[in-house]
Amino acid sequence: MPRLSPPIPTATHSDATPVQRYALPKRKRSLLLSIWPFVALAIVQTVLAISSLHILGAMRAFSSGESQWSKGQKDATYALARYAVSGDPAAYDQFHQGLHIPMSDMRARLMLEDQGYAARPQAALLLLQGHNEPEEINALIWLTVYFKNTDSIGQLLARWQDADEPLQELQTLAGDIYASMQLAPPTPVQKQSWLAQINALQIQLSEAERAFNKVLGDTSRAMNKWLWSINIGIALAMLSLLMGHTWRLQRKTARAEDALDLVSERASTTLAAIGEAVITTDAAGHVMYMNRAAEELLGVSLEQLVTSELVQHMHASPSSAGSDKDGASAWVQTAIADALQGREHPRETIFRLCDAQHHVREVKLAFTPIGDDIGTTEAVFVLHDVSQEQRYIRELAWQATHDQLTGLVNRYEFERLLGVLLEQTKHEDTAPGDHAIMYLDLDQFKVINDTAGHIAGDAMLRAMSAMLQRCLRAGDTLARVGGDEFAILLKHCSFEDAKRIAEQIRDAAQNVRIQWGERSLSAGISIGLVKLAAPLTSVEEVLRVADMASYGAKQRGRNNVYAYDPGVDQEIARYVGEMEWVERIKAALEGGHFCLYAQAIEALSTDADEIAGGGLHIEVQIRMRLPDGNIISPVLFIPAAERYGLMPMVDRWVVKQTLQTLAHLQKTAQSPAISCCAINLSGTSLGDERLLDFLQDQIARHGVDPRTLCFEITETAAITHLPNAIRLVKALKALGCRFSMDDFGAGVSSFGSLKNLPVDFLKIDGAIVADMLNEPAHRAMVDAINHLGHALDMKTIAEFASTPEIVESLRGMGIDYAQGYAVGRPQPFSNTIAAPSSNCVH
Ligand SMILES: Nc1nc2c(ncn2[C@@H]2O[C@H](COP(=O)(O)OP(=O)(O)OP(=O)(O)O)[C@@H](O)[C@H]2O)c(=O)[nH]1
Repeated sequence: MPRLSPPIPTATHSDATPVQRYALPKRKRSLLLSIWPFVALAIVQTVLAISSLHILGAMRAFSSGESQWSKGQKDATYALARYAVSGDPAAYDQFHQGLHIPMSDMRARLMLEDQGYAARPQAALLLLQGHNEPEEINALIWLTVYFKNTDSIGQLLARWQDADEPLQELQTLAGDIYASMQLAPPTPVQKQSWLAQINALQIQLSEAERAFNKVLGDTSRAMNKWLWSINIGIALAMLSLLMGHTWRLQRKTARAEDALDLVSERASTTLAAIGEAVITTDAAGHVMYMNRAAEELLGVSLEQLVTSELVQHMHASPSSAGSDKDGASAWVQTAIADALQGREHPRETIFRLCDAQHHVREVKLAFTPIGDDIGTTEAVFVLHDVSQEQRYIRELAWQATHDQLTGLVNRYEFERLLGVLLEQTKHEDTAPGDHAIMYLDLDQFKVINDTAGHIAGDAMLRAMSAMLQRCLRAGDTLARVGGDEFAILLKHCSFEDAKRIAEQIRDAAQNVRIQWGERSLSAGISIGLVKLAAPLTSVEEVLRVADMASYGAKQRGRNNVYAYDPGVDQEIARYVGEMEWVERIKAALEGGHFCLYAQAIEALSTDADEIAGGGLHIEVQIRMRLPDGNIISPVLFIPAAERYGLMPMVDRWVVKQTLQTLAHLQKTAQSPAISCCAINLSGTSLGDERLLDFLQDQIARHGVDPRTLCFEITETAAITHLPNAIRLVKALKALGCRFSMDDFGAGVSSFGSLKNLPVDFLKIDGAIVADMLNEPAHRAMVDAINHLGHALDMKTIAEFASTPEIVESLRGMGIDYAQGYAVGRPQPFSNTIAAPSSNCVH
């Protein structure tokens, strides 16, 4: 069966553009251009026909006038002959009555010849007396006046004039006979003479009449012939014009048909080739045409579908989002109905189409009514398979709102959801504190990354997110909001329940282990829990406080839950205040508001004193000087500096300032000499590969004896940045610098790392030392670290030696050095060593 051609779309009334509307007069003009020759010919023909009728009428008037003229003249001649024989006065009257007809005609003609059309009224009266038909008189006058100079009418009038003289002679003769009759009765001879004269005049008049009739006949025939020729000529012209026009029209039509066929074929080929499914229906929604793509999409052929209702084949999938089972069918039905009634209708929709074989695809359905001024006559439906695009859109939408690694909601989406909740809380009658938010940060996650690699780190993040999901209630939102940071939104959850969930999570985190080669990796989790209550109203505030709460959990020794109720808790304010510290640190670095303090480290044995170099052994510490002159402890701002990445800058300032001061001291040989000056290097600085270059450059630049320098690094920082730390330690030790392992015993205490880091001093963490006299376990730890250090050929330093008892106890245990209030409080660097200038830079 041949494929049905698609209907050629026609512009609807509503769709007619101004350009299309403007085209209408053009069409009219072209119509006029093509028919004007016909119109002109028709006008000529009409004028000709009217003139012909007029001329023919006038000729007929001449003919019938001539017959009246002839009758009158003959009556007059016979009446005069009778009078001449009988002398009967009645015959004489009849003569006059008869003669009056041709004489009236003659007088009328003479007037018209003389005066032209101006003599029309009198001439008409005379012609009426000449017994001419009243309705033919005008034609007679018209022809006489306007055509007298033409050949045929000129001849006709000339023959008429020929009769003028015999007529006048007849009248004169009649007068003579009458006069003679009055005098004496005529003799037979006289009568014979009169009759002979009358007869002769009659012959002349008959001659003139015959000649007139001949000319009239000739003229009529010539006129007829001429009119025939003209009419036939015009008819022929019209015929040839018509033929030419019809031929042109046929050619034009043929060309248009060819073009139409071409367009139609192109349209069919295009429609068959394009990916979009195109279906045309009549105004009632019955299928008229559909292309191959439409057949494939609906799973039926055109033959099966043609003339059936399209709505019967547009099945929306029941799972279609936002559409009921017959959503698409209803849409099509409504679209057609609306179009028919001239109502506006949304011309596009996306739905899940279920084809005849129950394959479901997402399609975009567009609709265009086709119609004329009266209304819609057809409708074109275009279906485009947008499954792939929709999938991409969904994927993109998912990617925009989710974290790739864990599949959890990302920070952006979490913030949005939190914003929505906060907004709802403002408007709804939700009791404050009905919701809570948790901020979770894995502990020492960097260590996993650095020691087992990022892939292991990723596996840990996934394992943690799976654990978190298991711990949550339905409806809670879990998000990964940063590298090793998660957030949970607990809706409609009392703070007590939230605390319970947080504790469960913390416990469960301890059981999360991933096997990585030989190693079993685990990580603790620090949880900040915040009750969503006044004055926390904005997303930024809530997240900042939650972040701080998790920081608070870290400060409590990690693997902790820090629950913050804004109405009750005050401590978090300290963490929130850290942000302010960041600004102050930056300002201090730029404005020179930092200064150096130094705390003495005392050798507890002469042996140790010698090792330290015999001079002063100090640790340089940084302080901040506030505008009001108050000196701020580093405890307050170092955590903020560490957390917000400012430590490398702070460390460099300390190094530079210390070396500058030491250089000055060494040059001026002020006493007491500093034999060992400890400078702290933070974890972030240790991770900075350019730090070594900086230190070497500064030592060289200031000409400080490297043997007087001791760099303090923490165990955690060293382990986190182990390769860099080993490189740094080895390079600087080669120069003569020494190293201390700071806060030993507080962190991960991976004793194995000590073997790789050949430090000179082990600084026992102050927290263990501070209560060692009351805590036997701590004392044992101090003892153990001391033995470990000595076993590794290191000297030990105990921090927080706050009382003389502790110092004595440390001395008794064989600790090499003590540092703390009992030994000496931190002093401005200048006071300690009587430096020439203050170490505070203003
Ligand atoms: N494997 C892995 N690591 C990541 C990813 N994103 C960030 N990180 C790392 O996660 C670590 C986060 O470290 P921090 O939270 O700053 O520090 P931490 O070691 O967890 O220490 P604390 O938080 O102070 O307990 C950094 O080393 C990042 O490089 C990731 O997608 N995969």
